[in-house]
Formats: sequence, C-alpha cells, structure tokens
Amino acid sequence: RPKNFPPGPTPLPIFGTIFSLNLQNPLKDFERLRKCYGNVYSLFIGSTPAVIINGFHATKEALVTKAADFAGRPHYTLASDFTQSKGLIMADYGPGWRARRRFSLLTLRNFGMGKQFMEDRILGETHYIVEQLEKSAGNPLCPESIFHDAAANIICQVVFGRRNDDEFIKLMIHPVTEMSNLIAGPWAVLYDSAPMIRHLPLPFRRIFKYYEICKNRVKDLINEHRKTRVPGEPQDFIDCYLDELDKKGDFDPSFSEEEMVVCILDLHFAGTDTTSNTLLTALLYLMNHPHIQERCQQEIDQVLDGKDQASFEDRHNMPYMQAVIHETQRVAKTVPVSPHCTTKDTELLGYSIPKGTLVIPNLTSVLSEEGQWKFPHEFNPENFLNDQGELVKPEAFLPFSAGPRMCLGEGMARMELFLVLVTLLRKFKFIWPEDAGQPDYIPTFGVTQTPKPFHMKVQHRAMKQSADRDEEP
Ligand code: HEM
Repeated sequence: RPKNFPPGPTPLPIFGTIFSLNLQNPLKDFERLRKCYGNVYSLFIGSTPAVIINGFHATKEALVTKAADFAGRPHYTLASDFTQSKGLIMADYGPGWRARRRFSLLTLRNFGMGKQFMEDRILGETHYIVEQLEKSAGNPLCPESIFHDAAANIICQVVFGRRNDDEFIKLMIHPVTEMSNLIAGPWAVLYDSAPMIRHLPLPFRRIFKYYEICKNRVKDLINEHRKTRVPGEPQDFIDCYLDELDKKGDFDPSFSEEEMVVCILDLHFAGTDTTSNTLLTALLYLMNHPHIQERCQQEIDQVLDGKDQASFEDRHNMPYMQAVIHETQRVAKTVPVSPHCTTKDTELLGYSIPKGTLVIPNLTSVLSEEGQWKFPHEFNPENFLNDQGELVKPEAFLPFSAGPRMCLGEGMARMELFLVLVTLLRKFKFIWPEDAGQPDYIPTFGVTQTPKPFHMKVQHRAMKQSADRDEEP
C-alpha cells in the first residue's frame, strides 16, 4: 500500500485480497471489513488497489465535496475495455463526457422531444402492463418478464422510437442478457485482477463478441433513421443526436458516430433492469405490507377522483405514495456500488489516495446506515415523512449516487416509478399468494440487484370513480 493509504486486509501475491470477499455477493464482506477498518478501507483486486467508501459522510466527502477528484472511471477493466471508455457510463471525466452527458440529460429532460413525450410513452406502456395483469386476474403469475419488458419498451421507444418486440431490437436481447450475466460474475473479476490472462479464450472474451453484435444492430438502426428522419423534427433520441451531429459537423470528435453508438447502448443498459427491478421490489413489499398498500390506494383514489389517468404533476399531492416509492428505492438498493476512479492525487478522511486509484462507493451502506434513518432496517415510509405527513428527503437518500457522475436517468426513472405504480395500484389489489411461504427480501447481487423470483395475485379493485358513477340515478 502507498504511504498513508487506507488500511485493509493483507494482500496475497497475484490474487490480492479477492479471497476476503464472496465474489457472488461481496456486500456482507464490505460490512464486516468496515467494522474492522472503518468507513474507508482498501482491498486489492489482483495487484490493483481499490478503496471502498462506506457511510454517508465519507461518500459525501468523496462524491460531492471533492467531486472532481473522484469523478473518473476506472481504466483497464472489462467494462472500460469493451466500451473503449466511450459513451457515457465508462467515459473518462473530461470535456467529451461532459458534453455528451449534458446533451443526453437535456434531451431526456424534454428539451429534445417535447414536454409530454416521456409521460405519454410511459403511460402508453403501462396500459400494456394493465392488459396483461387483467388476463391473469385471480391466478398467481410471475411478474418478472412483464415488468422487464415494460421497462425495456419504454427506453427503446425513447431511444430507438420502437418497442422491444421490433425485429431489429429482438436481435439484441440475447447478447444483452449474456453480457449482463458475464459482467456481474466471477469471470469479470478474474479479467480485472489478472491482466496476463486477458487474451486467453476464456468466457469473458464472449462479452466483446456480444458487444460488437449490439453495436452493429445500433448502427443499422441509425442508418435507418438517417433515411427517414426530418431534420429539426426529432421523434426519438437517435434523431436528436443526428440533429446535434448536423450542428457540430465533423469537427467535434467527442460527438462522433462511434460515441453515439456507445451512448445509445449505455442508455439502453442503464435504463432497463434498474427500473424494472425497483418496480418488482415495490410489489414484493406492498403485497407483504397490505396496510401500506391500502393507504397508497386511498391517497390515489382521493387525488385522482374523476381523472382518467395519473400525470407526473399529481405527485405533489401524493406525499404518502412518494414516500413509499422513496422507501422502496432505499430498501431495493438497486445499484449497490458504482466504481469511480480518482482524477488526481487527493485525500479522503485524512488518507492519501493517488491519482488513478479505483474507488468504490458502497451505496448500500448509506441507504441503511444507522443514525441516518428513523427505521434503517425495516420497510417503513415514515423514513420519508415528517410529523405533518409531508415528504422529506434525508440527505443520505443516494440510490442514484451523487455528484457529477450521478444517474443521468434519475428524472426518467422517477417518472416511470410514479406513473406505473400509481396506475397499477389504482386498478388492482396485489396479493401475496397463500401458498407462497415467507417472502425472501434479500436480492440477488449484480450490477443491478434483482429481487428473487416470486409469484403474485392481482384482483380488480372497485374504483372509487366508477363506484360513484354507479350510484348516480
Ligand atoms: C431506479 C432506477 C435507476 C437507478 C437506481 C439508477 C442508479 C444509478 C447509479 C447509482 C449510477 C452510478 C452513478 C455513479 O457512478 O456515481 C447510475 C449511472 C447512470 N445511469 Fe442510472 N439508475 C436508474 C435508472 C436509469 C435510467 C432509466 C437511465 C437512462 C435513461 C439511467 C442512465 C444512467 C447513466 C447513463 C449513468 C452513467 C452516468 C455517468 O457516468 O455520467 N439510469 N445510475
């Protein structure tokens, strides 16, 4: 360890400290090591040192107070190698990433495609979910694929202008699933820890092949858009990017077509499992906390009385529903860790951290940290409500991380969570099947955490508005 580097377990030659961790799910080991070494400690992934950051204060110091020092992304890892550090997620902290991020953020925040665009797409897709649930009303069903497809359809419509069942996009489903499995597994850790084996024909090499397939599909879609688009009248993210390329000409390499392809794949990867797994977590908890589900439904009935459908503006009148969504995100811990890298020699809690060090903020440690939450270890919307029943957002609510690299899709994700859950809870009662046993709340670890598969039953609710109409003479 360099001088004054954060402490940690003694590394072995070649392997470093990877045997101190359960590679299938290192979160319990992170917590155990935190008890030994404090909120900031170091591990070795092979010969690569990594600093693990735990708890709100250390995370805030790194990601917010010293934002620029900690806003890089690691190099020489599997993810940076197959994306060639292009696009948004794995791109280096610098002017190219900043320009693409700003453009993507503005485009998603309605500047590109009109204010109603996103809300219409989400509500449209929610109707498909309703149709599917209606077909299974009264019988147990496994909701995983319904919600995964819905989230994929929403992001595909925003980015490609097509739903996920389109022939072009279908061809990407298999490679994307294979890549997600590989990148969250031990082969990725092996790739990152042992540079000498990177060119051997081991399973991690398949990621490069799958990524190439996805890139080629996206290039085909871009070429299709080129033929059909009307400049200045964008229908989706690709059209917006092509308009931007027209403005910039060939002068700006940070907006090249190659960068565009990786940006698009980044949005597709980052915008699917994150949202669908959070929605599934909400259902899992609401079925097993029926009194909380009923209180949401009372609030929804009251606020939407007489309206055909919910709008995102309604959230201002639904503090309880909002608190439930926040609490779901807190317990779901959907993105458990987010690898960063230092951009210069810096310090954290008095320790010295050299430029280029891999830094891993452990967001799960903040979301259930004692002292930050009224009820850190239970599902309780009161964590986000004050004595007057108003929504409050504690500073330690960091499911989207913090600082310059924080989630770019936060606005879109919050809109999806609100509109989908409000629409479904208004229409259906969600029931944990009697023979389903005790719920397992511990998710499967991964780049995004996934609730264990479960079954649910849905029952039509007698909606207040239709009940009122029935009573009219
Ligand atoms: C509940 C849903 C979501 C959660 C919990 C979530 C969480 C996160 C987290 C923790 C990060 C890492 C931030 C960091 O490195 O410090 C991230 C990054 C990112 N997210 Fe999300 N996300 C969600 C949905 C979305 C959606 C819907 C999109 C796309 C529209 C998206 C796009 C991105 C992108 C592009 C980045 C990389 C940002 C950068 O490096 O500049 N996310 N997200």
